[in-house]
This record gives sequence, structure tokens and C-alpha cells, in this order.
Amino acid sequence: MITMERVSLRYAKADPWALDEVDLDVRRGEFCFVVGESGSGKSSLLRLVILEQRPSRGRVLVAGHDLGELAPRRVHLLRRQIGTVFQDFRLLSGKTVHQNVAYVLQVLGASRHEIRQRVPETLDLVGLQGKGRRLPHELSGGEQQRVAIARAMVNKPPILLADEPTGNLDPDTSEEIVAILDRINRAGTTVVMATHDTTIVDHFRKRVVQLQDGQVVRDQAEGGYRRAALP
Ligand SMILES: Nc1ncnc2c1ncn2[C@@H]1O[C@H](COP(=O)(O)OP(=O)(O)OP(=O)(O)O)[C@@H](O)[C@H]1O
Repeated sequence: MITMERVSLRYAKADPWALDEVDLDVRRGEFCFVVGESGSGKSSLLRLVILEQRPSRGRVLVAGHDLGELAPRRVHLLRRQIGTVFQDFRLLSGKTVHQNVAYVLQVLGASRHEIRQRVPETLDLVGLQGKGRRLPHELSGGEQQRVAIARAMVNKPPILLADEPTGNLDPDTSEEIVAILDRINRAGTTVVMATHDTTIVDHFRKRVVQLQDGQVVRDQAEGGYRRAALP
């Protein structure tokens, strides 16, 4: 679903490599944590997948597209296949929960009927049934992140990228949020989540790709945050 072949990235000629010869293959339906210290390249890796950045070297393939050959006018077609969730939620503050989620479908030209059906269905999926009329500031951080997940998933993309989605949340809420991502993954969506959250990674025991100075230093099935085996 996502393949990187010897991908390197630097933001400017004089900069060190943000990513350094990364090889990665995330198959359809996988759940993969990307871990590593601050500055190790986690966000950069996700940016390449949504074509917010192009690699300096190497090849990135997403959902069957070689991104190096994707014409600029087709980038929006790629982005439709990828839901994104960030640490800071990025909701539209003047719009209700329902409007925040519906907006995606409106932009895609969905019918009113489809929107009326799909938005409540997606709010149910993230446990926000009955909260469609609230404004973001009337919600807890965990609820706001649920809205962001609903917005990312409302058009049923095959891939979900989450960049530190629990960075602003307490431990219990973090676990609830990742449990939702896990449920979404079990329903078939490929999930890649960048995180610093040791407790979450140790708890969920998924594939772990560890970056250090832009290089993949570990790629482990059912791994913990650190290399050492868990009890
Ligand atoms: N827009 C940018 N312009 C220049 N350099 C950048 C930019 N974004 C990231 N970098 C550099 O690229 C390297 C990797 O950063 P990146 O944000 O990908 O790491 P990260 O692992 O996501 O860190 P964090 O956990 O702090 O978000 C760092 O050296 C960083 O300073």
C-alpha cells in the first residue's frame, strides 16, 4: 500500500538528511507505528506519503501510484485515498462537529442524502453519536481528536496517517483514541501512526518501525517502543 525505495530527503542542500535511504513496505491492512526521537524523521516520512514533500532521492509508491510520476493535477486524487490526523486536531473552530465532518464530503461533491447518512454513521464509529451540534470548544481534547478521526475517515479512504495523534491527550484518553484507530484498522484501513508514546506502543503491540537520524534502525512485528523484548 505504501512503498519507499531508498528514499532520502533533505530540506535544503546544506541540511543533514532528514531521511536517509529509507526502505519501507507497508502492506494493505497493516497497522504500523513509526517511532523515534524528536527530529528522527517521523513527520517527514508521513509528509512524503501525502506529497507534502517530494524525496530528494528514491521512489515512493502509494496505493498503486508512483508519486514521482504523478502529475500535479492528480495529487488531489491521491490525497482522497489518505485520511490524516494530527496532534493539534485542526478542526474548523466556527463549525459544528457535524459541519466539520460534512465539509470533506461537500468538497468531494457528495449529495445531501449521502452526507445526511454518512456523517452520523462516522460519528457513531468514533463514539460521538449525539454530539453533532457541538462546537469544537465545547468538547474535550479526546472528543476533538475523535472528530478529527471522523473527518479523516468519512470518505472511507484506504489509508489513515496519524502524526502524534495522542500528543495532547492524557494516558487513558490516548488509549481510547488508539483503540479507535485499531478498530478502523481491523475494518480494513491501513494505518501508519507516528508517535513518541511508549505506553501506547507497548500496549498495542503492532509493527514498529524505528527511525534514528533519518534511518530505519528497526522494523519489528508486534514490537515494543524499545528494542528489548517485552516480558
Ligand atoms: N520544514 C522543514 N524545513 C527544514 N527542516 C525540516 C523541516 N521539517 C523538518 N525538518 C528537519 O528534518 C529533520 C526531521 O524532522 P521531522 O519533523 O521529520 O522529525 P520528527 O521525528 O517528526 O520529530 P518530532 O517528533 O519532533 O515531530 C529534523 O532535523 C528537522 O529539523
